[in-house]
Amino acid sequence: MAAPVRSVLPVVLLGCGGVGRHLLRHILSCRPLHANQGVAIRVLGVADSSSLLVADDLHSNGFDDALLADLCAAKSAGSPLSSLLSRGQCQLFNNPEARRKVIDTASVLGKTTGLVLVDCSATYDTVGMLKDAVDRGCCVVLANKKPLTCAYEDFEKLVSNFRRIRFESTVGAGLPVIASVTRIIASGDPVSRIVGSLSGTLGYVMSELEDGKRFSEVVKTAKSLGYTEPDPRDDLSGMDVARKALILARLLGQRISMENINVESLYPSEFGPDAMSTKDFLESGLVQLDKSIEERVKAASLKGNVLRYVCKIESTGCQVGLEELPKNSALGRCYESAPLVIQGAGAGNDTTAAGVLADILDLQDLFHKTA
Ligand SMILES: NC(=O)C1=CN([C@@H]2O[C@H](COP(=O)(O)OP(=O)(O)OC[C@H]3O[C@@H](n4cnc5c(N)ncnc54)[C@H](OP(=O)(O)O)[C@@H]3O)[C@@H](O)[C@H]2O)C=CC1
Ligand SMILES: N[C@@H](CC=O)C(=O)O
Repeated sequence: MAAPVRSVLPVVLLGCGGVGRHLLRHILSCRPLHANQGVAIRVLGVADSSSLLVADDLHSNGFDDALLADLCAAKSAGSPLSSLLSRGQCQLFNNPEARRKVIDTASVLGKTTGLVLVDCSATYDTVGMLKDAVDRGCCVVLANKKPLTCAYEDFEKLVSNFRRIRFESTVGAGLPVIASVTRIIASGDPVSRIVGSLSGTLGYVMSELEDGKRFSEVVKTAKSLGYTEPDPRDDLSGMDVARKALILARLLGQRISMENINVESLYPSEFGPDAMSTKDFLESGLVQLDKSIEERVKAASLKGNVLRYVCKIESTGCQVGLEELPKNSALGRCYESAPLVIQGAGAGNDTTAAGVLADILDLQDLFHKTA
């Protein structure tokens, strides 16, 4: 028998791509588990790049599970959110009204039931909505790294009520990286240095290259597995790792910005987003990088080494780039006698969505059952 409902968490989701849809599916499949724990997640709204589908009555149970399942199927098939309108129980707002509706929803629920605004988009555009939600006393959960890596003042605002924000999935997807660092900081232990291979994509790519596979093929496979950013150049340029480095550095108290991070890109600027589309890069640009990457892998291998894309955060500075490392050296073991080592799947829609779901549930004590 299900436990009495103790906490109800109303959720509005920004972004229903790979991660967002996995989150919705996890919410559905975990219903019995959550019911046993006395927790209920109510999805009141889902937004994509052009619109917001929101429940008619914000104090209702939100979308029913059948509608959520259909929403995932519709977005997977490339249909717009408007295709769900015929189901009733919801309204559609297109941008810019959609953004205003998110903020109105935060205003209403911030004063009543509370709200968790979950950002599974991959854009800077959400930062205004997130800050407004924080101002209205709402909780925020992020898989999207961009809001935490723009202006320092935005970061400061978002983390101003640290009990009401979770962003575990921004670094290491479902792995407990942020939680571990936060706990160490809270216990007064100084963190002198963080060293890691923080890109799931580049970890996968570098391992596959060791087996003699072609760079261009491996990057495309990483994309199809859901490891890469929507534009894989975000990973290959080192920018996605740099964002993780910036989040960790800011967490350690460094008041720094992206310009303070040394970033090594794996492709030259003529292959960048200003020069060609993602499609052209994947179809014709990527293959032109195969030879130079193969030479770097071979040069490392002749010395018994492998390539790893390494992120280093120290009080003296942050850098991210390719390094040659001994094949049998676990990152970290090289640097200290007994470092904290966190190892596992650091990317993938499934594990990221699981991390986001765990973050939402971690907020449950801030929410109580409503009548
Ligand atoms: N995959 C992984 O392993 C990990 C991913 N992440 C992060 O998760 C996030 C999502 O990644 P992923 O799901 O792969 O990305 P996708 O590109 O698959 O999905 C992005 C979603 O965001 C929507 N969107 C775009 N702009 C807005 C906006 N202004 N407001 C609301 N929604 C918007 C898109 O709309 P539309 O459908 O209309 O295009 C789409 O639904 C990224 O920030 C990524 O860095 C973090 C850790 C690991
Ligand atoms: N593209 C990222 C996804 C997680 O942040 C990665 O490869 O690590």
